[in-house]
Amino acid sequence: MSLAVLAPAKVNLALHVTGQRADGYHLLDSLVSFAPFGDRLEIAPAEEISLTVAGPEAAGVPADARNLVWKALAATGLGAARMRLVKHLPAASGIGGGSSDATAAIRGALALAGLSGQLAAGRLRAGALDLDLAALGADLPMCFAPHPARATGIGEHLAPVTLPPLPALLVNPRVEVPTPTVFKALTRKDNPPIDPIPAFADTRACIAWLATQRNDLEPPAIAAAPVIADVLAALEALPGARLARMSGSGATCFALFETLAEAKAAEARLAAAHPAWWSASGTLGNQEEAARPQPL
Ligand SMILES: C[C@@](CO)(OP(=O)(O)O)[C@H](O)COP(=O)(O)OP(=O)(O)OC[C@H]1O[C@@H](n2ccc(N)nc2=O)[C@H](O)[C@@H]1O
Ligand SMILES: Nc1ncnc2c1ncn2[C@@H]1O[C@H](COP(=O)(O)OP(=O)(O)O)[C@@H](O)[C@H]1O
Repeated sequence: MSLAVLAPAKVNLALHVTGQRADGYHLLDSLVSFAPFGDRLEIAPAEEISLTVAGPEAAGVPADARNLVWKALAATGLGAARMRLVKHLPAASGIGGGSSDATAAIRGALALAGLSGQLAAGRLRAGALDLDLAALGADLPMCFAPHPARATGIGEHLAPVTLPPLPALLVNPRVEVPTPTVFKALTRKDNPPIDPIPAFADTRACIAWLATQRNDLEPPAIAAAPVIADVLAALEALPGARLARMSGSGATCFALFETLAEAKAAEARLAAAHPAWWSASGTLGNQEEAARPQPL
């Protein structure tokens, strides 16, 4: 049996850095949601692990044991598989491409084994499997079940959140920003947490509240890659854009709109003005159904 698994893009709607652990990892308070688009992983049982990488964003992505899908599958101990990864999301770009791919491999491996996993405090349990997902990557727990959530700790503590539909345009200026570089350049590590999350009447109210929250990694990311400031300015200038922010450690930024039609029109305008930049639009929200493994 072969399965196809969507690995949706992750968006940090807010990302506050609130402290640092003794091992150097930073404590976060982040509100995340997921896009209806992303990478696609095909997976089928095999005698040994193999991987091919294809798609418009495949350049530079390793097709061997360095790839997070390979590492994640091996870590599950659920057996070997033949995998084909179709990359649509730019690598090292703050939208969790590699992390989302890794969890797609794990969802696929679980489905092939006829298991369903339970996630708690960053650990995935399924049958005899007990795997520390957060140790594989801080973003893996949130990507395993891709629904809107508040993430604390280094990302391993997750609380589901109800959000209205959030039409979004994601833009990447094609500059890779390594996550460790951005965390190292952060000057203040004890910033205030996210405010208590209210119940939102509608999309407009949610965006207005998000505008009062922050991404604390924006200043150090802009210092490493000044073009990020240009992306934020270009997004803010688009008709209908209510808010522009960076996701994760960058360089991908997003704008939020009240309607998907506005986000799509903005994407066409931005792509015409900046043909070299990567962009994608869609409504952020719960992608758990879309991310479920499907027979090929
Ligand atoms: C910043 C975030 C926000 O969601 O997103 P991305 O920019 O990666 O999308 C994540 O915390 C990234 O998670 P992930 O990309 O899985 O990070 P990991 O592989 O675990 O760690 C890479 C490196 O980033 C730093 N790191 C990561 C997470 C964290 N909470 N504190 C850190 O200091 C460490 O230097 C670590 O060695
Ligand atoms: N499946 C994968 N997709 C993208 N990058 C990967 C993958 N596996 C390993 N990598 C490596 O991980 C690094 C960071 O990738 P990624 O997880 O996309 O970062 P971020 O979470 O910051 O967007 C890249 O430099 C890339 O070489």
